[in-house]
Order: sequence, then structure tokens, then C-alpha cells
Amino acid sequence: MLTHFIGGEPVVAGKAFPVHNPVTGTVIRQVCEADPEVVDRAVRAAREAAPGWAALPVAERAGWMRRLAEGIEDRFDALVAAEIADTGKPLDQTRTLDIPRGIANFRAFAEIAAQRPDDAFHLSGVLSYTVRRPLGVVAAIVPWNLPFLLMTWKLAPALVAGNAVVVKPSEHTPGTAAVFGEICAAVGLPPGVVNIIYGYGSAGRLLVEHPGVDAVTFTGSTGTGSAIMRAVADRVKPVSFELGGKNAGLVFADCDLDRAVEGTAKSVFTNGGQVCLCTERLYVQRPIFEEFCARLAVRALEVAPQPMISAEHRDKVLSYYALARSEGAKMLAGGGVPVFGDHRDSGYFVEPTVVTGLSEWSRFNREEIFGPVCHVAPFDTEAEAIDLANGSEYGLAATLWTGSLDRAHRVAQRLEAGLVWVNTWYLRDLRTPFGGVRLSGIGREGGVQSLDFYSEPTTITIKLEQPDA
Ligand SMILES: NC(=O)C1=CN([C@@H]2O[C@H](COP(=O)(O)OP(=O)(O)OC[C@H]3O[C@@H](n4cnc5c(N)ncnc54)[C@H](O)[C@@H]3O)[C@@H](O)[C@H]2O)C=CC1
Ligand SMILES: O=C(O)/C=C/C=C(\O)C(=O)O
Repeated sequence: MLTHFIGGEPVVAGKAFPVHNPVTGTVIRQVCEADPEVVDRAVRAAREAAPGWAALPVAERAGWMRRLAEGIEDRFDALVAAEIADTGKPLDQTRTLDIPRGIANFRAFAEIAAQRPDDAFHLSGVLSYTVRRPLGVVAAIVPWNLPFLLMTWKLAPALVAGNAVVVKPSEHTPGTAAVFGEICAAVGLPPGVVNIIYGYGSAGRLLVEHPGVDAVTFTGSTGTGSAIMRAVADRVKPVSFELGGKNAGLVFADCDLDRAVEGTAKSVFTNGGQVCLCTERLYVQRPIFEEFCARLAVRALEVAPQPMISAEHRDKVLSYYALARSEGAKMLAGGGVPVFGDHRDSGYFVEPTVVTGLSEWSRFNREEIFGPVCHVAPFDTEAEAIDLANGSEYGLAATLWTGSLDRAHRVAQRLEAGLVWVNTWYLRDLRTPFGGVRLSGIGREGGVQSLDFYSEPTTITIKLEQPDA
């Protein structure tokens, strides 16, 4: 049984719920589900720990972040195993992206926080400077697609800024959080600074609504983001939201076609398309449209299918494949469920899929699907491409493939998205602002933007005595 981690100790409480392995569909663990008492206990533990933690010099908290990074290195294999068991993602990706990013998150925020100067302004004999204090107790609500990467992406800046945290991982992916609790205990992190509770959205709701929680950081669906916003509205709690996307890829005829096909295949199919940054709407300039479609379809057939996180999510993705057909789409590749002839046939797989022929106004082209699928449409002019890319209620990421430096700058600056990649996809510098506009979120994570969210500034202004002239 996987137990909560509260006040530095394992806590067995609440009913048990099952977690399934997406590759086989079988139950792999039972997990304690947080009820109101458990949530209250976790928040109280965090509140008790918060003042002592906040009082530490930032250099000392940065030292703890480095120790946590070392703790992750020590438990690397256990984390890899837990991530794979819960998500069914490939070993290679887990070893090179998910777990190393946890280490990088703690190291990066240790450096960013330790080196950050306070702001100071001097004007006409008036000196103003700003000090920042932590918010207190932060609730971190984490999704299932990159569970360890995204949990640590929130924990590292929240902790180094001086907050205590209560984390609620997704009900589908509690495994790496449980190992992380053991790491906190092993490195001797002060009890209550990190608390981890498990459960469904109902537990998340109890947590964000708890009066002892000062702020909420959330990554997940736009619907859940707005539910959280309503739940915390009365207490006007600060929220940081990284929500869904319906990301566009623009492929211009002057691009390096090999690179564009390969990069696009990555941007559509990585993690089974279950990354908020994945491309779902692709626009290709007419002279290369046919060739590009044909080559992307071949790549779709070559990609090893990855399971969706759950039976419900597989059914959701398949419902969009059916919707595409009913809306009159042409399937260029995929569109069904792969048959392996082995234990994977009871898992949650869908075929990597490429679709064309739908209007911009179709539901398929407007709603986030979150699977290994994209729609491809032709365009003629640069202006048309920009309009198509911007024609979404979302605005998280966009990808641009072109051989022209001028065009790259010109188009990138007109795309209404928080992130634009040119001739690449998902290249990350952890110091840069990360997040989206419109339905894709509120605020930015990354670098000093994260530290700003997890702290409040106080401006101190002093009138300096002017020497006699
Ligand atoms: N980063 C992203 O863009 C993600 C988007 N999604 C999208 O969301 C769809 C649904 O997936 P779900 O797992 O249901 O995502 P979700 O957004 O409902 O779940 C994410 C987290 O929020 C928690 N949660 C749910 N309701 C809550 C509430 N009222 N208060 C507080 N916490 C709550 C969940 O337990 C989980 O830990 C997917 O099909 C996909 O389209 C899902 C995961 C990540
Ligand atoms: O920080 C990253 O590198 C990735 C972030 C991805 C998401 O937020 C997501 O898929 O939800």
C-alpha cells in the first residue's frame, strides 16, 4: 500500500484506490486516498514547518535543493521503474528526460535563487528597494503525463523561495511522488516542508479549498483549472496555471524538409502526444503539402505506439478519431487500435494518427485531444499561416519550420503563444518564461518568474536626507 507522506512520516489513512499499468491494464498498486482529515493533517504539518523553513537563508535552502538533487540521483533506478510502471512510457525517454529533469529542476532553481539580487531604485534622494517573502503553504496539483518532471518543476522553486508544500499527484501516477517522499526523509529535509497526499480530483479540491493553503500551482486541463479558480475565488488565492494547448506547427516550403518531418513527428508523437506542448494542428505550405503529408504518414506508421494513461483517456482519444471520420476527414495514417497479439492488447494503446480534410471550425481542430494525432492542412501565404496558427482559443506553444531567418523572426513575433520554437521542438532552458495565453493558462513558470509567483514583494522606500547645497 502506498501511503501519504506527512510531517516527514508515512501516514496510512483513508480508503485504498487502485492504480493500473497502462501497458497491460492490470492493477499494480493500491494507494491511500486522502479524506478531509488527511488533507487537514497535511496542511497543518506544512503550516507548522513553514516559518522555520522561511527563516533559513536562501543559500541554505539552495543547499537543500542540491541535496534533493543528489537524493534523486541515488534513487534514479527506483524513480525510473515507478515512472514506467505508472505511465508505460519508454525506458529511454524516462532515463534521458523525465528523471534527469527532476535533478535539473532542483539544481537550476538552487542557482537561480541563490544568485538573484534584490531590486533597488534610487531617484532624486529617494531609495526604494524590494524584499520578497514566501507565500506560506503552497498546494501543488500535478498531472499524469510528466508526473515527476512536473512535480519537481513546481516543488523546486516553491521550496527554494521559502514555502512549505503539499503535493497531490495525479491519481494515475503516484509512484514517483512516493519515492520522492522517501528521498526527502533520507536526506533529512525538515519534516513538514514537503507533504504528499494521494487521491482523485476530490482530494485536490479539498486541498486547494483548505483555508491553510495560501496559493495553488496547477498543471492540467483547462476545465480543472477553471474549477480550481472558482474554488479559491472567495479567498483570492494566487494561482499559477499551466493548462491545455491546441498547438500549431507551421511548415514553410523553404524549410529543410527532412528536419521538418522528423521534428514534426517528434512534436506530434512524443509521449503518445500526451504533452501539453505537442502539435495537434499542422499547416504546410502548398508546394510541399503532398510530400510532407506522405512522409509524416510514413513516420506515424514507424513510431512505436505508446499507451494512453487510462482506459478513459484512450476512449477519449478514440472518440476524436471517430469524430474526425464523422466530420469527413481523410485518415492518412492510423485511426484505430494497434493489435500486438500479446499482453499489450489489454493495455490502453491507440495508433499514431495523421488526419486531413477537416475545416478549421471542426471540433477536431478546436479541442485538445492529448493523443498521438494531428490534422494537416495546406496554406499559401505567410499571413494566412499566421492567422491559422492564431485561430485557437488556446495559446501555449507553436513550432515554425523555415530556412529563412527573416521569416523566422517575423512570424515568431506575431504568433499568439507563450512559446515558439523555430526549426526545433521542446528545447528547454529552465531560466526562460514557460506558459501560455488565453485558455492555456495564467502566469509563467521558469526562472525568476517561478520565484516571483512563489513569493510576495514588499517595497521599502526611504527618503534620504539631502546634504545642504
Ligand atoms: N498539462 C496539460 O496540458 C494536461 C492536460 N490534460 C488534459 O486534461 C484531460 C483530462 O485529464 P485529467 O487527468 O482528468 O486532467 P485533470 O486536469 O483533471 O487532472 C490533473 C490533476 O488535477 C487534479 N484535479 C482534478 N480535479 C480537481 C479539482 N476540482 N481540484 C483540484 N484538483 C483536481 C487531478 O486529480 C490531477 O492531479 C486530458 O484528456 C487532457 O486533454 C491532462 C493532463 C495534463
Ligand atoms: O517543463 C517542461 O519541460 C514540460 C512541461 C510540460 C507540461 O507542462 C505538460 O505537458 O503539461
